[in-house]
Amino acid sequence: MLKALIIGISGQDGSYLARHLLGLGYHVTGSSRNDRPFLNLDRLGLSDQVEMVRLDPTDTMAVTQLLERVRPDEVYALSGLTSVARSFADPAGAFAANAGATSAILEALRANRGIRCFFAGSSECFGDTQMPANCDTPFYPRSPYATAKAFTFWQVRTYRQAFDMHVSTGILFSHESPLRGADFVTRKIISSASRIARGSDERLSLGDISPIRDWGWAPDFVEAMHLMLRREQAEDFIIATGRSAPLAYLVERAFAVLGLDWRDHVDYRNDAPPTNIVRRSYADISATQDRLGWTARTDVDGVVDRLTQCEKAGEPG
Ligand SMILES: Nc1nc2c(ncn2[C@@H]2O[C@H](COP(=O)(O)OP(=O)(O)O[C@H]3O[C@H](CO)[C@@H](O)[C@H](O)[C@@H]3O)[C@@H](O)[C@H]2O)c(=O)[nH]1
Repeated sequence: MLKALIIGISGQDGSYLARHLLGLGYHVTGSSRNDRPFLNLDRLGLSDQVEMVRLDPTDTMAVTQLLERVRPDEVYALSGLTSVARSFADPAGAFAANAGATSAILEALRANRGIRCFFAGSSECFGDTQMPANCDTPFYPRSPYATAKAFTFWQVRTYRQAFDMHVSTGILFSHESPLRGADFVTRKIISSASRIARGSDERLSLGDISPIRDWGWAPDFVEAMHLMLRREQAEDFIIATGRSAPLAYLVERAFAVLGLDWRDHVDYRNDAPPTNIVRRSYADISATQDRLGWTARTDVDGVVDRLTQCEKAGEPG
């Protein structure tokens, strides 16, 4: 039986990845850095199928000891601070949780050779894309979060080349689900539109709805993470749908599928966009399709439809 260790199992991606790997017959150990209950795993009905441990992923010694005890075949490094907005509020914390954890995990892996590891990268590293971005597109990070993720990407490449380790980064574009935190924009929009459809007279206040993102479905994306570790050669890949759309499109569709006209319920203004956000994010998925053999099944339309259905049915995705 193959063994996987998911560092940061309590988040959206960790929980769906645990479900995917358990379905493939893996033994799954998952870590979290705090004592908070594993609510997402509970929602997926998986809490009693996963061995849970507490771990500070920035502590090299603690990670090393956990690897020695669990002896996983595969490690998925998914912990960290994942909100761009929150990284502006706590830049040092964002660097420690993302770059610090990457450094510690890579060092622990260097002392435990033969274990493959996936690291979660971010499309935010590219900044505004002029052309659809691939893994050779230069980075232009625009937030403390993106800067920390840029460090992660290059540190993983450095270890792969210097020490011949099977470590790689999936550069993840936006990926959504009902397990997303309530402060992420898709959850804000779908939750509000659903309440309005049920009779609430609230207004949804959004500000600038012109930024363009490639919106995917998190349960699809975790399958790509797993495929990356099953390859003989470690390589970085873009994980995205290949279709980008403005936030305005997502808003319009979210209200339309509920039979509402978004213009009756949403306050926005595109004339004073914040200077610190990435405006255009496009992905080049050709290498992912050709060499990884993975294509997203759900694009922005499916994301909105599925989020709306899950919200209505109270399902976890
Ligand atoms: N108008 C408006 N836009 C918003 C709001 N909140 C967020 N946005 C915009 O909506 C987009 C997505 O924002 P979030 O859902 O907050 O996600 P994020 O923290 O920016 O980044 C997510 O995606 C990245 C990949 O693009 C991931 O790397 C990151 O971890 C995270 O999952 C961004 O363009 C952001 O500026 C809001 O209240 N109003």
